[in-house]
Amino acid sequence: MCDKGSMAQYTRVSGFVGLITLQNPPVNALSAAVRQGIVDMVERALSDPIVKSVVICGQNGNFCGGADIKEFGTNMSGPPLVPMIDAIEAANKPVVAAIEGSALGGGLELALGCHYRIAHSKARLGLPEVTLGLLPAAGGTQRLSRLIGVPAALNLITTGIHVTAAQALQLGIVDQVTDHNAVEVAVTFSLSVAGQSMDARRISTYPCPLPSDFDALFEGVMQKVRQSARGAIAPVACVQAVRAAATLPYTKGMEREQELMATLFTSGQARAQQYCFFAQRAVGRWRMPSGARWETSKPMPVHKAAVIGLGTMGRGITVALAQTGLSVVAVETQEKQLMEAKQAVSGMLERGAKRHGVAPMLDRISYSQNIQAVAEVDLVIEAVFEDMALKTEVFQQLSAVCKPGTLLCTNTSALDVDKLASEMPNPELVVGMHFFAPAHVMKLLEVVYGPRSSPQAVATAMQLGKKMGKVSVAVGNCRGFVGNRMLMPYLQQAFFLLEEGATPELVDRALEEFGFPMGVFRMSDLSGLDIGWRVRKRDELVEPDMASGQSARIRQGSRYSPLGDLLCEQGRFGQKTGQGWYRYDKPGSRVARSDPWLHSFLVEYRARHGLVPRSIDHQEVLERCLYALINEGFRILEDGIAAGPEDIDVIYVFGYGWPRHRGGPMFYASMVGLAKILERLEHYQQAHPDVPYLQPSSLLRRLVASDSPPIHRWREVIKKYQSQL
Ligand SMILES: CCCCCCC[C@H](O)CC(=O)SCCNC(=O)CCNC(=O)[C@H](O)C(C)(C)COP(=O)([O-])OP(=O)([O-])OC[C@H]1O[C@@H](n2cnc3c(N)ncnc32)[C@H](O)[C@@H]1OP(=O)([O-])[O-]
Repeated sequence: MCDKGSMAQYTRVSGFVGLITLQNPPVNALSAAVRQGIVDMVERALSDPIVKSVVICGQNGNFCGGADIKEFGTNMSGPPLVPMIDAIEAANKPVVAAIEGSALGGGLELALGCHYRIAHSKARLGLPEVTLGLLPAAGGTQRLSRLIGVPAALNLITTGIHVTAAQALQLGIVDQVTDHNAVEVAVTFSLSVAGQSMDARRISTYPCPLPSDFDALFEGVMQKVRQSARGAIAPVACVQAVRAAATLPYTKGMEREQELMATLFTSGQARAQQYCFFAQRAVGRWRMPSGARWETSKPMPVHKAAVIGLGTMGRGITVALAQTGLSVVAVETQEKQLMEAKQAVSGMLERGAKRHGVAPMLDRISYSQNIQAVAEVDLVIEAVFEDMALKTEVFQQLSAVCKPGTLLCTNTSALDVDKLASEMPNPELVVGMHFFAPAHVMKLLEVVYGPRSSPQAVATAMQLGKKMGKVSVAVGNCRGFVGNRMLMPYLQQAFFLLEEGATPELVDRALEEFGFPMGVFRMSDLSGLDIGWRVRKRDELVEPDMASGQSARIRQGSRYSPLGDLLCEQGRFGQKTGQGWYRYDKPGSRVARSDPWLHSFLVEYRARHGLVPRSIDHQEVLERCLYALINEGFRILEDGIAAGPEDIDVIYVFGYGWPRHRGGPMFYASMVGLAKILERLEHYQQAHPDVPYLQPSSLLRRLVASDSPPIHRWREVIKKYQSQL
């Protein structure tokens, strides 16, 4: 007996069990049709006198990925989730959830409405709504708190973490974990409880276990959540909803849950976070200006990889590669550095393994001082010092040593990948892999292709990035690629603001209130002021013998601030020297304190250059720093360096601390309004005509002239713009 018309299939199995299978590939999201299917099939099972119990499962070994996020932006129709789940819970026959794959969000809420939950040992469960700017509003906050207690529910709901089946069993979310077919186990189990009263199995009727230090607990959690949320409203609403579960009867708690959800649902933050969800997936469908794309480019198999150079980056990359299970050859020519690296890599692998409860993969790595050791690998990631001559030399050695067809990747944050490729006999096998420090932790990877890189090389690097758990974005080759190129105008504006009267504290506060984990100056102290200094010296921007007056602040015809250079000349490199834009108790310490020396230095500097300080507010800081950065993002789109705004946004959210609830710089621009961004850039450009970065990009002008289309339609305008160039 079977009904295939709806998006929930009904079968009678083992004679007496109604089996309802959700069918909506790939994750069986609860679309309107699936919800309708569930409502109909549950009714059918409950009214069939032969059926003694019901099992709900998902097609293709995947229970349910939650509400259909694609429906959120539309006029939602179909039966709502809450009464559907309430009806399941109220059923007078046992309903058992058979959880394989994932039970997330509305999927877990559906399972919590069932009387029993049986999970396969590989299943993952969670309420990740908070990452979408929402809360679990199909009873999740009310039922989970009653089932597992307030502290554990708060942890799951405010972070959105996924737990394993074993953890779910320990927490009391599931009743049984099995290594066998969870559906078969659930069917047998459901028959064993058929005929019993389900009164004691309805979670909504449970009292919510109250911790003794109730007020202190909520106060502490709220404080922590507000701090880490950096302005995101969903985590705060999640705490409020759990509090309602603890203090109100179920129906009142549900009303509160709905109320809080209504506010979140219509907020710009939820839109931004859902945009990020889809953007993160969209960047995997990469394309190159040549027309090569992900569907038609087959990656090469990679079984063995090598890392050359075991400095900080090389070590992190080695760890990330070993964790994927690949064999790794790690090469470092300096003996002392090699010894230190071995120890550091083992430590990182052991700590990571402990955290995830897995084996540390130490035996995946072989170390060598000799580059000949890479002869048999399929792919090499070179991570030597950021110097073109050195990298070219290493690449030449590699092309002599490696077997034909080995992919050669360079880990660089700014060097010209195409220039490096052009020196090689097989430039099509060269791509850039811009990792972010620490490379085994940071989620972002820029995969940089040049005009000569083969689509297969790009596909291989992209796939390897994915295996390493990275969000990989394919970008074109240019100075700084996408992320660092956009950082240049941002940093420049921050320096100019200091010259004009701001302090590092004021600029950082404005940016941190916006949602960055760290303002530009604290960040610069952390990463080291000497890095930018070295680059500026290489670019011949640093002039040691500094005169006073305006001419001292012009380089190559444009306004330039030597402030960073002057600090470096004093040996102030940031945290590592104990002084930078702030002072620190000792070198290496992390607490930034205001530095009276820096303030007097700024006063003296402005006086020497005839700059009259003026009062600068947060609004100006945000507009100058962020709009200049966004403007460069438009230039990057114009140049075809990023394929679309999603690529830029993903880079900024995953690599540069851009607050996810603001969706990334290009999404933010679309929210602020492109006409407003253009108007403010024009305004600042008039005030600072010697700053080319403030000159609005032609694409921005074009988009505004085309009535500022929504972000998902920018590509059409970009395509038209590029075809007319
Ligand atoms: C007032 C209104 C009241 C409403 C009440 C609702 C209450 C409820 O609490 C809200 C929710 O459940 S919120 C939801 C809470 N749930 C979550 O937050 C879970 C979100 N999902 C995930 O975390 C991951 O997808 C999985 C871990 C499920 C699978 O990972 P994986 O194996 O690496 O696969 P992958 O590459 O990630 O995805 C494959 C494809 O599926 C797509 N898609 C996925 N989920 C979708 C969804 N729910 N929907 C639609 N589509 C979804 C995804 O876009 C991709 O499409 P593409 O076109 O091929 O690019």
